[in-house]
Order: sequence, then structure tokens, then C-alpha cells
Amino acid sequence: MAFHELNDGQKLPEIGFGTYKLNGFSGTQSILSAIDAGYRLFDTAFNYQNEGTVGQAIHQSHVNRDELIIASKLPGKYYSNYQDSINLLQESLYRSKLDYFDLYLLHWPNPIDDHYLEAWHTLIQAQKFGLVKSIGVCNFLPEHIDRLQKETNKLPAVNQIELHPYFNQQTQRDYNQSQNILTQAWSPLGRASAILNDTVLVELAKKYKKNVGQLVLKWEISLGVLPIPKASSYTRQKGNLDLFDFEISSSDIERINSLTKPNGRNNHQDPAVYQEF
Ligand SMILES: NC(=O)C1=CN([C@@H]2O[C@H](COP(=O)(O)OP(=O)(O)OC[C@H]3O[C@@H](n4cnc5c(N)ncnc54)[C@H](OP(=O)(O)O)[C@@H]3O)[C@@H](O)[C@H]2O)C=CC1
Ligand SMILES: O=C(O)C(=O)[C@@H](O)[C@H](O)C(=O)CO
Repeated sequence: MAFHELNDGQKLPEIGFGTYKLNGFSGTQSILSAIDAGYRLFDTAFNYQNEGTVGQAIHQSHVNRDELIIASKLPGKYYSNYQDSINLLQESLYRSKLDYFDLYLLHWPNPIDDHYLEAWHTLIQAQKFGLVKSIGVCNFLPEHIDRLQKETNKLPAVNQIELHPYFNQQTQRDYNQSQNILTQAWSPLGRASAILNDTVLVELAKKYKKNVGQLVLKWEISLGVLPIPKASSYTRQKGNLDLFDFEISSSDIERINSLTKPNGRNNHQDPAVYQEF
């Protein structure tokens, strides 16, 4: 598998694993099986209440810590107070029994609340302290990132955004690329929504002798994006990694690109107005 090199030099694999809704004992078993299937990047968040679940799997696994990339996220509720944010980050590390996160992200810009700039200053400090290796954002629009750059002269390494065939985010992807920011795709399978039954995708999947999930994940990788699909069972986890024995033609990539819709977001979470704490 190839790697993405971030703007701070850290390397990430081409595909990672999402852990939203994987909690407790069964969550740990799923994450352990994902490690066995071959995933090395795991995406969690304080708000998923499973940083401990992820940490438990890491500690039970046979894979060395330094071969794994663990990403977590600061929730908006803590953005405005420096000490609260640092304490929360340390609490997250204690829960996961880790000394550092490889990647730490602001979860939402929450532009109406408007404290993401303070939170970005905190992440810069956390990186200096060695609590986190790389820092980034989720769901940030160009205007939010421009402000970070202008005020701190420090660009995120990653912007994790909703991205799937019904919302392919061409404008945001182009912007991220122009700033040397890696785009990660959340809900890369559209959270198993209508996308998986789309007639064009079903037809193309048949053509490439793959399932729709594999086709969609390969399309995202072909766009230079890092998808983080979540799957509970070993069979699906393994299947979602079986992407490296075929290439999608450029005309078929265009066909998938054309499926995007102006209101294609799954849950209408437009970061210009949506807030989550
Ligand atoms: N930064 C942010 O704001 C956000 C980040 N995220 C992150 O992104 C990750 C992925 O997004 P998520 O919303 O979970 O959605 P995904 O697009 O990854 O879809 C997950 C769903 O798809 C099913 N599934 C997985 N593989 C297949 C397959 N090959 N065929 C059919 N169904 C399949 C899973 O079922 P099952 O589990 O039963 O196998 C699950 O129901 C999250 O887990 C989280 O880590 C998500 C939302 C927002
Ligand atoms: O899962 C996440 O990271 C989120 O930010 C949530 O908004 C999630 O998308 C959700 O569905 C909450 O209802």
C-alpha cells in the first residue's frame, strides 16, 4: 500500500478505519479484527466515547504502537478555554492509555460559536508539547482555513470532510490540495445509504468484478483522498481493503464524479451553519 506524506512529513496509509459506533467489548473485538485485517490508521473522537475502546484494542493487539496511526478529535465544547482543551486531550490519552495521538483534529468549525481559532492555537501548543504528532481539522471550509493561516501561519495537515459519490466535494478538495492539506473522507460509503444501490455504481462494480463498497473506496483513493470506512465484521473489513488489484478508468471516474448532488450530504450537516459540541 502506498502512503500519503503530510505537509509536516508524517506518512499515512492510503485507507484507514472509522470507529464511530464501535464501543465497549464488541467495539474492541471489531477494532482488533480490523487490525488483523490489515488496517493501521484508526479514527476516533472524544465524542464517540470510544477512545478507551480503541486503546484497549491497541493494547491487546500484536502490532507495535509505532506501526499504528491513531487519530482523535477535540469537541467544540472545549474550544474556548486553553486549559480545558489541554486537560481534555490528556484525559483522552489517559483513556486510550497512549502517550500521544498521531493525529489530532478540531471536530467541527462551529463558526457561529466562533472559537475555532483559539482551539487551533491550543493544538499548535499540544504539538509542541509532544502530545500529538500532526494536527488538523474536520469539516473546515476554505474561509476557516484561510483564517487559521492568516492568524497563526500554521496550516492543518489534514482536513477530514464528508465525501462520497453523492457529495464529492470537488471545490473543497481542490482547495485542500492547493494548500498541501490531505483530504480525508468521512462517511466514504455514505453511511451505507442509497449509494450502495445506485444503478450506475452497481453497473460499474459488476464491470470491475468488485462490490459497490470496493468501487467507491477505490474511486476515493483515485481522487487522492484518504477514506476511513467503518465496518463491524472481519469479512467486510477485509473486503474494504481488497482494492489494490484493479484501477478505475478515467472515464468511469468521471462517471462516478457526475453522480454528485448539490444537496448530497447525508444529514444536511453544512459546516457553514451546522454546529456540534
Ligand atoms: N469528522 C467528522 O465529522 C466525522 C467523522 N466520521 C468518521 O468517519 C468514519 C466513517 O464514516 P461512517 O459515518 O461510519 O460511515 P461509512 O460510510 O464508513 O459507512 C459505515 C456503514 O457502512 C456499512 N458498511 C461498511 N462496509 C460496507 C460494505 N462493503 N458494503 C455495505 N455496507 C458496508 C457499515 O456496516 P457494519 O458496521 O454493519 O459493517 C456501516 O453501517 C466514522 O466511523 C468516523 O470515524 C464520521 C462522521 C463525521
Ligand atoms: O461522527 C462524527 O464524527 C460526527 O461528527 C457526527 O456529526 C456524526 O456525523 C453524526 O451522525 C451525529 O449525528
